[in-house]
Amino acid sequence: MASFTSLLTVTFLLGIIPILRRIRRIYINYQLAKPTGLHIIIVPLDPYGIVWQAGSRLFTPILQHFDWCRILDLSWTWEDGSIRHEKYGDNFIVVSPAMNVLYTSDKFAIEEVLAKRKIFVKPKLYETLDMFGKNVDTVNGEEWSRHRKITAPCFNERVSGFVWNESIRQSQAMLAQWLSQPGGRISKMVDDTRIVALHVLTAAGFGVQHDFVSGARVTAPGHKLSHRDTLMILLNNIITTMIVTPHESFFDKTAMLLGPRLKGILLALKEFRQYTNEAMASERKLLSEERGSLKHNLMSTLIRTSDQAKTDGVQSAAKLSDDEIRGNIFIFNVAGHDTVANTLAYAFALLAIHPEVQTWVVEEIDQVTRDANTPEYERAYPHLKRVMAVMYETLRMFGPVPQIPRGITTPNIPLTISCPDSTASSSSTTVLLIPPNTQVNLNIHAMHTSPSAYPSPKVWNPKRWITSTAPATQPASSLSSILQNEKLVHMERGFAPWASGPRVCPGMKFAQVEFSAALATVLRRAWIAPSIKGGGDAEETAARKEVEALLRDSHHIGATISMKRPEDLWLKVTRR
Ligand code: HEM
Repeated sequence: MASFTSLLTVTFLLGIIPILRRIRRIYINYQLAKPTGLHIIIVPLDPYGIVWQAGSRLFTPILQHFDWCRILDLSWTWEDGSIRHEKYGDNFIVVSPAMNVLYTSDKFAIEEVLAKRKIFVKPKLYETLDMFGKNVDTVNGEEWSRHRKITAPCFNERVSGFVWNESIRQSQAMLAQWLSQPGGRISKMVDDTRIVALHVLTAAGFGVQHDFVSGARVTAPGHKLSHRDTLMILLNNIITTMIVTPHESFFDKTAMLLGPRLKGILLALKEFRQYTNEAMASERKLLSEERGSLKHNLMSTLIRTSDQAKTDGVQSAAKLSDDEIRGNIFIFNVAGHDTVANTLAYAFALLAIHPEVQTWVVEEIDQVTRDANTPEYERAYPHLKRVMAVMYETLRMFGPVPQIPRGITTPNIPLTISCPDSTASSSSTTVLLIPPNTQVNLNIHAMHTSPSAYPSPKVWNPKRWITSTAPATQPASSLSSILQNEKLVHMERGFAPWASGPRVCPGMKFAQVEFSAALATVLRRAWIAPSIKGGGDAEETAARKEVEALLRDSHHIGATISMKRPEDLWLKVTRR
């Protein structure tokens, strides 16, 4: 009996130790990556408070209590509330026992790191996202070139058209539900944008269309969960899923000891594999019957491109294995879900508390969509420039990917960084040799809120993204000519919510089309105002303050920036 107990103990320890190691590694990486906590001390101020505490009284005590973390060359300056390093501007090196971390929000350094994908590589942490197979997001070098080449055609114009139509369909249903609430008061806006994003992904990703309200709950024959619920469980629990997956068989064996959440994740892992296998089989059947060309979703394009390469006898460099196809389909879902959903949710809330911006953007939406019941992608989308300005400005301040980590392939790589007072015209730079075992963290959020690049960076002002091409001497006379002369500002550097360089987000257009369709669909028919629980008409000022506070109370947990208390966000939606 005693030996049986020791055997059990040893087996348990053998299973648990790697899991604990993994949890520790993820925790350390999370600590190093998040913009709140210890490392915020090196991040310039955030206008809406995501890293606001960087400048607070917390700064000194935190530094003193973490003696395992040494900050090199401490000489800070304060500038409009932001912390800057006298010598290196926005660049700092933090040394910890786990690894060195170089943080930078310098736009030149960020551009250089993102341009040199072979030197600055995705760190190992990304491999935890290989749960269904390697994919374009997690691999490096030649392997990445192969994945990128095969996945790129997934994001073609036909898919964009499909994303547009499905986003309109979903948003119309979402709006109908909002308008049917008593007094138009809604408190589940954030959940609803997540449903829209998920349904657009399942439709554009797999060709599986769901109804906003009911279709989601349909469980396919032979399954225990609906396709939507399967994805919802995995995406809502992405960090736990990343920890559990490598030890799936161990957890399967100990399933009776697990709580409902872990059991749900294990089931969802199996269901996702089964759903993806079925979708792949059905797609291949259609292809063999030569009916595949009728479909234009990510899955069909991926299979077609990959299988075509196999039948053409192209060298192995141009093919993906079935595991890799599954891995890529999964990563599209991870990368394309909360990113778009949160951007939309922040935009709706920001528009509610900025009625003047809402009026400005509605002017354009009304003009562009006035002749069509359901606006067509090709005719409407390119003209929604103010809508895109709302997206850019929301991403600038609440971009879902506030930091991009990179590893280095060899020590002493030179990185050119600009000095604090340098501008695009004066190139005062320093070359930093990156020490071994250093992770480079590109602080995109800090770059987006730098006062040198963005005047009044704390102000949410979509109008900063629009210029007019009309000659100053001949001001436009009508709204339609004003709109025609408007163009989106293009920033060469200093704005990278989708990253930049060769690994720029391939889903950028997908996200832009979805965002534009959803925002235009809602604002075409409705007006959004801030609200508070319980309502009442004297609510406007209090409600605005409440919504502002909720937006400020955002955090970077899980995959993206999100509101800490989304359930407390109340809006009032009325038909216009
Ligand atoms: C507002 C929405 C989005 C934002 C802000 C965003 C942002 C980003 C960023 C910053 C990266 C680079 C990450 C890194 O290099 O570490 C990235 C990569 C990626 N994104 Fe997006 N993304 C969005 C939407 C989407 C959508 C809708 C999809 C797909 C349907 C998608 C798929 C991907 C993939 C596959 C990669 C990896 C590309 C590679 O490494 O070659 N993203 N995204």
